[in-house]
Amino acid sequence: MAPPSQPTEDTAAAHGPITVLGAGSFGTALAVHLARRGSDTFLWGRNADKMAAMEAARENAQYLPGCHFPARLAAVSDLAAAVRDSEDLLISTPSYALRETLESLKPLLRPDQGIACACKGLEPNTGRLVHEVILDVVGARNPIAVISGPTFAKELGIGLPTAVTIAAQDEGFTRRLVGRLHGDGFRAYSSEDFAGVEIGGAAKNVMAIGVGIADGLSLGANTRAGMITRALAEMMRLGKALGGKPETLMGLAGMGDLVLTCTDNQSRNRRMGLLLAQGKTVPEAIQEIQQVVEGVRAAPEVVRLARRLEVEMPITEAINAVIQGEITPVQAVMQLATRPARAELE
Ligand SMILES: NC(=O)C1=CN([C@@H]2O[C@H](COP(=O)(O)OP(=O)(O)OC[C@H]3O[C@@H](n4cnc5c(N)ncnc54)[C@H](OP(=O)(O)O)[C@@H]3O)[C@@H](O)[C@H]2O)C=CC1
Ligand SMILES: O=C(CO)COP(=O)(O)O
Repeated sequence: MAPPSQPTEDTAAAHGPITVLGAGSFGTALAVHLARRGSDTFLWGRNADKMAAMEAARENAQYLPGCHFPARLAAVSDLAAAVRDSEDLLISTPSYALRETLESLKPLLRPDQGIACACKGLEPNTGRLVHEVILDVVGARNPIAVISGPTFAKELGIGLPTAVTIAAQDEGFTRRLVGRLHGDGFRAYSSEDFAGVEIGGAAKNVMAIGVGIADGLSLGANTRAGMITRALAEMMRLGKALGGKPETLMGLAGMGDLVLTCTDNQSRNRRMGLLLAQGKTVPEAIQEIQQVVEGVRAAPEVVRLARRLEVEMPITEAINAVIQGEITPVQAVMQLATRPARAELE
C-alpha cells in the first residue's frame, strides 16, 4: 500500500518543527511519518558522515532501506541548531543511550519544548523507567511523553496502518503530539499511565527472546500461546507493583506489542531467541542481528526490579538465566515445565 502523500485535516503542519534524536530504524520511521503528516522534521544522528549521506540519498540505507524521505524531512548532525529551531523533541535512541542523549539536550532546551521518548527499555544498572530518567536529567520543567506499542519500523516507514499508546500528563503536549502523529493510517491513543506503558515496552522484549527460544526448539504452537499468555500475567503483576494499571498491559503497549514481537521475525528480540536456541552465544547473535536487541539489557533489570518488589516472574527469570549464560535454552524450558501447579489467577 502506498503511503498517502497529503496530510489530512488537523494536520501536524499546524505545529512547529520537531527533532527526532536517534537515526536508527525507529527514529527514521517516526521522522518519515511525522514529515509525511506535515511536521517539518529534523532527524538527528550522532555520526555527521552518515547523516550527510542520508540527506544526499534521501534514505537511511543502513537502518531503513527503501523508505524515501519526504520533502519536510532533513537529516542533520548539528544538534544545537535542530533543537533551537524545534518546538518539540522525540528521542528514539536505544535506552542505554537515553541518559547520555538527555545530557546533550539539557543545555539546549527551552522550558516550553516537549520531550517525547520512544525507547523501550530500562536504564542499565539503575533499572529506572524511561520517564524517571528524563525527570532525573532534565527535571520536571518540560512536558514529557512516552510512545509505545506494536510498531515495527519498516511497516511504519512504508505507511502501513499502525497504532500506539502515548503516555503523557500535560494536556497541551498530549494534544500536540497526538495531532502530529494521528492520521494517515496511524492511530495514537492517549494514556496517563507512564509505568504501565513503559513496563509493557521493556518486558515484552525479554519475553520475545523467550518465545524465540521456544520456537527455535520447535516446542510448538501450544507452547508459544501459553508462554505469551503467562508472560502477560507477569507483566501485569510487575506493572501493578510499580503503580501502573493492569488494563494498560492489556492494551497496545502491553499485549499488542507482546504478541507482535513474540510472533514475527521482524523482531530482533525474537530473532535473538531463535539464534540462542541454535546454540549461538549472545555476542554472536548480536553480531548477526546488527541492530539493538533491547531485551538483552532489560532482562537483568526486570529481574532485579521484580525481586525488589517481590513480584514472581519465573519466565523472565529463566530467560535472563539463559542470557547470562547460567543455563542452556533446554534447561530453561525444563525449569519452566517442571514448576508446581498453581491457580491461574492469583
Ligand atoms: N525498530 C523498531 O521496530 C522499533 C524500535 N523501538 C525502540 O526504539 C529504540 C531505538 O531502536 P532502533 O531505532 O530500532 O535501533 P537501531 O539499532 O535500528 O538503531 C540505533 C540507532 O541509535 C544510534 N545510537 C546508538 N547509541 C547512540 C548514542 N549514544 N547517541 C546517539 N545515537 C546513538 C545508532 O547510531 P550509530 O549508527 O551511529 O551506531 C543508531 O542510529 C529502542 O529502544 C527500540 O526498542 C520501538 C518501536 C519499534
Ligand atoms: O518494539 C518493536 C516493535 O513494536 C520492535 O521489536 P524488536 O526490538 O524486537 O525488533
